[in-house]
Amino acid sequence: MSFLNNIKIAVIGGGSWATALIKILCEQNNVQIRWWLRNQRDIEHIRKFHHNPSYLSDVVLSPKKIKVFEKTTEAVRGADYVILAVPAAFVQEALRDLSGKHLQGKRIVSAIKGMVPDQNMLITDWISKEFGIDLHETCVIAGPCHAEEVALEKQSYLSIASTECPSAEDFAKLMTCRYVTANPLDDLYGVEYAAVMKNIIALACGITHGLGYGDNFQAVLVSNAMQEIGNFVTALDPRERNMSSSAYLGDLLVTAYSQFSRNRLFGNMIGRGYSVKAAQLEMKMIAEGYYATKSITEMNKIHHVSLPITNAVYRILYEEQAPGMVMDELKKLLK
Ligand SMILES: NC(=O)c1ccc[n+]([C@@H]2O[C@H](COP(=O)([O-])OP(=O)(O)OC[C@H]3O[C@@H](n4cnc5c(N)ncnc54)[C@H](O)[C@@H]3O)[C@@H](O)[C@H]2O)c1
Ligand SMILES: O=P(O)(O)OC[C@H](O)CO
Repeated sequence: MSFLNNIKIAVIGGGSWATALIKILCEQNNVQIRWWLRNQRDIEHIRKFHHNPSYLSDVVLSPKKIKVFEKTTEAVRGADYVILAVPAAFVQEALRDLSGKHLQGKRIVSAIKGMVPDQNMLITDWISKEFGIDLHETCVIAGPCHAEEVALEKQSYLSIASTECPSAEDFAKLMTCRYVTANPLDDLYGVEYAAVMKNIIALACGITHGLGYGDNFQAVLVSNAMQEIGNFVTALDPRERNMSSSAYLGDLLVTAYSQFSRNRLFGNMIGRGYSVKAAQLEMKMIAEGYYATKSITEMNKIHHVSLPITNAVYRILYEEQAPGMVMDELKKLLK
């Protein structure tokens, strides 16, 4: 396909998702990856041994297609696309050396399922405001997809969401390969908010599992969660959308049930009695839901949507209320 020729893609982030996305992109011919990582030791290791020593270390990183950079300003130079793949809590820090002039004319792709903390903004909105990028020039990578399964080349699906389908279509082609099917859709806000909220629900699933609740309870929790997510998304961006499609329901299901879910694991530790600090110290990976719980709770002070599951998780994580007692109250609200 001619549009794929010599596409330059900057990837910002050195974690498991950035590594998995690079693996997918490297399946294309004539794609050049310009990869920024924060950790100097990882940069040197990748240059020398073509593996990321810290995340998905089995994945082979083709030196013919990948150049690794210490500076974001270098990584984004000449790029057609810039993919953001750091946890939301670090996006401001990661992009601090960049200004509008570095990003103008490029398509900005958020692979982040989180919001900018303190500002409670979606990543695409923040990019648009901070760097003067038209929202139409942004898109998000969503859908039920864990980096670990991409590394194993297990069949996976991605949703590439933008304000209008055509701008997601080209990028979806770049993200499609033997083991990944990427589908475009035109619901930037709906998909981005749903991806943020499913992380909170995964925390709730983990907490209740840690407390000893079973599969019967979790099925009801997830069903109620779908309504909670749907109501919130509709309040913020009312329009018709098929919430049972994989960009929404699929993403919720994988994070709620998968052994690879970071948020579920984090919640599970809380349910088993870890403090928030202890759980964060024990996990090498980031559970976005921790930050999302605060952002969505603060936003909802204006929108007043009924969010019983989010409220329960907030009380446990931010008000240090006993998980057992909070979930005892929540269970009476579920149907
Ligand atoms: N891992 C997945 O399967 C997956 C799938 C879809 C979306 N995502 C999203 O991708 C984003 C990145 O998640 P991940 O899973 O790659 O994270 P991760 O937990 O695997 O990696 C953590 C990343 O955070 C960076 N980091 C840690 N402390 C930092 C700091 N102080 N400043 C700057 N960077 C710092 C690390 O260098 C590393 O790049 C998240 O928004 C996540 O929701 C992940
Ligand atoms: O399931 P988690 O908590 O690891 O989140 C990762 C992705 O969002 C899954 O699509």
